[in-house]
Amino acid sequence: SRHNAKKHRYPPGPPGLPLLGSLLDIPTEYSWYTFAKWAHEYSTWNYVTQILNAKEIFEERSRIYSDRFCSAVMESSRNPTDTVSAHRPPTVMTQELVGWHRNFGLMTYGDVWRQRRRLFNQHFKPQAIPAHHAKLTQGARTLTQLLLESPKKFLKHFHRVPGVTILDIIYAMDLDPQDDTTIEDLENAATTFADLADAKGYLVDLIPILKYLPSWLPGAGFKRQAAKWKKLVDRLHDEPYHKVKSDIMSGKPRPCIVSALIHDFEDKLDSSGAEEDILSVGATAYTGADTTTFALANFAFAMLLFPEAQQKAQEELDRVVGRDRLPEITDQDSLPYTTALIRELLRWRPIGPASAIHRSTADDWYGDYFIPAGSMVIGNVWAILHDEERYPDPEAFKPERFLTAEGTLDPSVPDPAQVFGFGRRICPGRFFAHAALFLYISHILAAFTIEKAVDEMGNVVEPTPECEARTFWRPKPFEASFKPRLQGLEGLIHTPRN
Ligand code: HEM
Repeated sequence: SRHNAKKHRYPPGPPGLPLLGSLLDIPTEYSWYTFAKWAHEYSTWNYVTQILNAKEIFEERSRIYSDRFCSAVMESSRNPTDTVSAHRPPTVMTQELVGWHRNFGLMTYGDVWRQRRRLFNQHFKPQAIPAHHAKLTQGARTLTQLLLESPKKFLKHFHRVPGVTILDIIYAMDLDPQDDTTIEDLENAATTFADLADAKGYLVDLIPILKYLPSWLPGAGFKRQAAKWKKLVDRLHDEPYHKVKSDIMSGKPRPCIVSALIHDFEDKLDSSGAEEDILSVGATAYTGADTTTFALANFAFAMLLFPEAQQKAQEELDRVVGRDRLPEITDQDSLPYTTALIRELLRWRPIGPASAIHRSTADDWYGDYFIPAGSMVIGNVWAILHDEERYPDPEAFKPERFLTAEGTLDPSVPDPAQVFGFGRRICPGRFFAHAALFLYISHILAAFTIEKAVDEMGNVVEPTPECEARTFWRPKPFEASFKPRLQGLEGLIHTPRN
């Protein structure tokens, strides 16, 4: 209603309804397939929108397209450049009621976000990553040990080990991945993030006044649920931080990212929200890293479907690393096939196929089309990474597509970088994620062959192609067998490293 439709020509799309527009046309599952279909049906948005515009819109016009689709109430007052806060679609449930407004990944584009992202980058920029190699390698060894001991619980290990590893890096928490009591609350808190993103939506997001309903009223179940989750989310933010702080106060600081940040602020810790900034950076890093878990599940699933790719990677690992030690980060440059396999994994099953939604903060024009401030702008990662022209036969899993005939990485084939999002909001954990995925996946490939499970009757259990398909692309729970392939594996896991 703010804009005269005749004067402003909107980009073409489904006809929609008065007031609601195309809201009801957006599917809750596999939305990226529908967006790609629309791109073809409304042909001006075709290929150009998916490939070129992503760069032009999110990077070249990043000043306008870097906001998040999030609550007006929490942050707008701290973002003077935002001209449309009043029209911000609220995510009351996630942000206000459950407390995820503290996560800077969901925050309004502005000074507070900028400060937190800057603090995060100090510890996750490319030059900072070697400082994390030792703990990541230890994590990969622990994962190998757990897969050897209890292979049937592989999905749990894929969740637990990256989580324990990053908690150690952020807070110097020395957790036993087998001890459920110490980490379950933190994991459950992080899981509410993915669950809320995958949820079909809450009425309170459409009618914010419902947040004032008393919790005991019938129909206010969302408030009881939110209160339970909020406790977990607040604990995730507060407890590990205060433990690090009290260790510092008692003269026993342990090296980790949060203690380094506290040290940087010294006596200014209580001023200008510095403490809340550090709390946010710590907890956001932990939840961001949950995506590694989904990538590992997609990897095991791919190995069941494409055993020839697994075999080629194992041949390369045997040739380069040998069979009498486990891989190290320094092996990476000599393992182009394994590197290509990880690229193909991220391309074939991008973890966030419709990426995270950006929101525009000023009116803009794209050619003749008007994009009003406050628009939801979705980069269809799936469509980009499954584009036939860039990646022929896109549903096939072919690490070779990233290699030259001589077997080296082919610089002319585009890296599937869009899996990490776009512009100023691009994933700042991507350099860490690359190192982590290389170490976890090269260890698993070197130590085990992943095969389809066999049931008690001797029948092969076929993996179901179903996946959780709302926000994240992660397979539904499935079975697989992990067969050790190196002699004396246990000894290799515990061999001291130089
Ligand atoms: C394979 C692993 C990963 C994938 C595919 C991934 C993907 C993404 C995507 C798509 C976004 C949204 C980008 C956008 O809005 O355009 C994002 C944001 C973010 N990721 Fe990652 N991520 C991964 C791993 C990690 C790790 C390991 C960390 C932490 C160490 C991390 C921390 C973050 C943070 C803090 C943000 C919010 C950035 C902001 O809003 O400014 N991610 N990630």
